[in-house]
Amino acid sequence: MTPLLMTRGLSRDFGGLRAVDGVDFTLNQGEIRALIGPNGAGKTTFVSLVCGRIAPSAGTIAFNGSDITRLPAHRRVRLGIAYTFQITSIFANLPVYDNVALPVQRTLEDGRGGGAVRAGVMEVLEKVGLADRAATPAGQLAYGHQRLLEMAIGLALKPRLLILDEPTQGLADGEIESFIRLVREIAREATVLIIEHNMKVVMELAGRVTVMEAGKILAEGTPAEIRENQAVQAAYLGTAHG
Ligand SMILES: Nc1ncnc2c1ncn2[C@@H]1O[C@H](COP(=O)(O)OP(=O)(O)OP(=O)(O)O)[C@@H](O)[C@H]1O
Repeated sequence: MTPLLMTRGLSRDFGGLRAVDGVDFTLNQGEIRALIGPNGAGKTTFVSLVCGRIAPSAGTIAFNGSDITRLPAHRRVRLGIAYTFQITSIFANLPVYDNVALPVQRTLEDGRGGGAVRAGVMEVLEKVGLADRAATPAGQLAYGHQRLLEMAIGLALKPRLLILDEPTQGLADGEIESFIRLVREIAREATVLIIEHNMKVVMELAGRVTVMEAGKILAEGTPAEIRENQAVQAAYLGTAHG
């Protein structure tokens, strides 16, 4: 089976700092994979390379067997790579509906009318549980609901790979439970790569876990294997962990 995502020797320098250092990473279709590691390990830089927000200093990225290393971000979105936008990119003055309608329109072929947009928007809002707030200005949503809107915007792109960067940060315990259910449902249709600091979420959700430290992959395995891994424990003890 061709992996959905494969990186070889992927690296990124910032001045003298090699933030991502020769990463060979493979993600298969249908997985929920957690990416963990101490602060500054290179997790956000790694996923930014995958979605094309930044360019690599060395190495290659293949998506579903095609080399995408030099493709601009918007072309990767069209291939099905979605990276959840930070809340700062939500249009606070626009209703929830409009925030989702923009990405839905991008996935529809030209000339498809408002009916298709409306159906696409409402399908996504129902999935994340925001359908009854479609008319609410996004900026008036509670924090947890804004995080759900962020997920909705990602889902509206109908991704094959959904990349979530610390999605549960700032959520209350009850909201985290519904988030876990939502990701499981999403994973029936899309592969999920999730950067997550909350170990409970990692243990419940991920099929496999990849651990990064100082730009490299330190370990990979099932949640249980990773929990028992001595090198992983040492990495977390040695660095402040947020
Ligand atoms: N645009 C940038 N310019 C300079 N250095 C950067 C830049 N982005 C990241 N870095 C550095 O690269 C290293 C990796 O950062 P990155 O944000 O990828 O780590 P992370 O694992 O996502 O950390 P966290 O868990 O704190 O979000 C850090 O030392 C960081 O300071």
